Amino acid sequence: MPTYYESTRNNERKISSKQAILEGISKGGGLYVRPDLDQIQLDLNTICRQSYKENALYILSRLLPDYTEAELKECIDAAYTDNFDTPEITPLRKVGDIYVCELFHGPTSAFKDVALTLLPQLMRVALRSAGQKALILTATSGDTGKAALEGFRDVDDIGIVVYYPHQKVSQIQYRQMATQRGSNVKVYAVKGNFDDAQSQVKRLFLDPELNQKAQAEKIMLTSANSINIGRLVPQIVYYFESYKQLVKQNVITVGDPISFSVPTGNFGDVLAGYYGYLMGLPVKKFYVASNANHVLTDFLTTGTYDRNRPFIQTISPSMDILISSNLERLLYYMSGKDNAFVASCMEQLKTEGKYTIPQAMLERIRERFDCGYVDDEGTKAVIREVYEKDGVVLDPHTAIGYRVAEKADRPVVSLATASPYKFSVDVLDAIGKKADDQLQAMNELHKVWSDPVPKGLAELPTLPILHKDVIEVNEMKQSVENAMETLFHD
Ligand SMILES: N[C@@H](CCOP(=O)(O)O)C(=O)O
Repeated sequence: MPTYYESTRNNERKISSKQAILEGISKGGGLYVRPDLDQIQLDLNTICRQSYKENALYILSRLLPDYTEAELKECIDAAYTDNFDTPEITPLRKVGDIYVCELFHGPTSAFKDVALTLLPQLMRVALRSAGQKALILTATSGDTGKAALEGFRDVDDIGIVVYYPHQKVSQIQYRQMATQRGSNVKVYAVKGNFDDAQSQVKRLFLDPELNQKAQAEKIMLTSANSINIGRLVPQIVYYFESYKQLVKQNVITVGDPISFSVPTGNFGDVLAGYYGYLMGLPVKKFYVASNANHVLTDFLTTGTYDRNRPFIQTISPSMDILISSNLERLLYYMSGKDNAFVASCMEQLKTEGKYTIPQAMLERIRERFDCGYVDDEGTKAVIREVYEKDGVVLDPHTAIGYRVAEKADRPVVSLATASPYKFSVDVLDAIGKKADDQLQAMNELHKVWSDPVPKGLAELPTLPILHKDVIEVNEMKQSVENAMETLFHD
């Protein structure tokens, strides 16, 4: 078996990319990484000549080399031929002097679609080789859940269970998940916040009893969160695509550095950009943009990651996160692939809720990463300003990235992670208009914003609620057992 991936916390076991995607997380709790990432160098001239799908193939074939070219082509075609409402997949829009990369043109109107239209295909092909079934457990703070449900819906031999924090997602995000159709899907509201759900899902992956039951049924328990390397790899593509589009628009010439501002909670999106940088993308700085839960801003400023603080519910709920899972992968690369160091930080995070990295490592990180955060009032102010000045409507997450991008050298690309229609009430409020009901608010917003309401959102008011279960964190294990029994049988 080819061996490309190891755990961030232990380098004794090396596995193929198909196996890493099927497992999602390592048995010791670490995340899968490629130690030789910086030795894979991509040719920018080739990137700038190729289409989105060709670039996806170029990048995926280097990072997932045990997939054949034919397998990858089949996966990429299935993901990107009909699912996006623009041939560019992730177009750039100039707003003021900042280039906004729109990542919300997929089926569920969030950036997660870029990876979650492709991961189910990659998983299907890997399962075919392994002769197994898979049960996907996904924790969501709002966007990942719907994108994963839509991507994995009715895929043969795969079941999916999604856990979202009860009453802590936007009304539209809730409705997107609660109305989900499909014979292999299950959705639960969990009493707690996203971190409670994500931590419990991680524990369940390591639960011996659950794994024994799963093995007996030839089911692999795996993840559609960005802890799964199969989620991150497709996201690298749009960083190169943004670069290509800036070259095409004569904003830069090949080789010039650019910066990116990325609104993030789980650190997956910005890490995908950093992977691109390690593979040869000229990036001056990544700006890590946070909301009032600014655990990442504090870490990047002080070197101490400390989740011991109040969890704040904001108008950018997808970023309401205090445990940023993918930071673990950055620590792995920034520590010189020191598995023991990463394992010790993660142990301290588990037991004390915090850890501190050495000053020298912080300085290395700060050479490539800057940061900033914006609270709810500040977020609304950006939405209002950009609307009044440029006539463009941003969603709250994108607005946070935009504000942080303002401090970057130009050219800077700011990632637009969701359609403003997903957060219509707060967006309308920001631009001085009122609507109490999110569904009605979409139509109100369309009166002032020319971009059409995405089809998947427009139909929400007419769809029946199919998933009503609200459970405690300690009932999640039982829900997985139920899913193993019900989702794979007629
Ligand atoms: N922001 C996410 C939280 C899960 O993060 P992911 O990186 O694992 O997708 C969401 O919207 O659910």
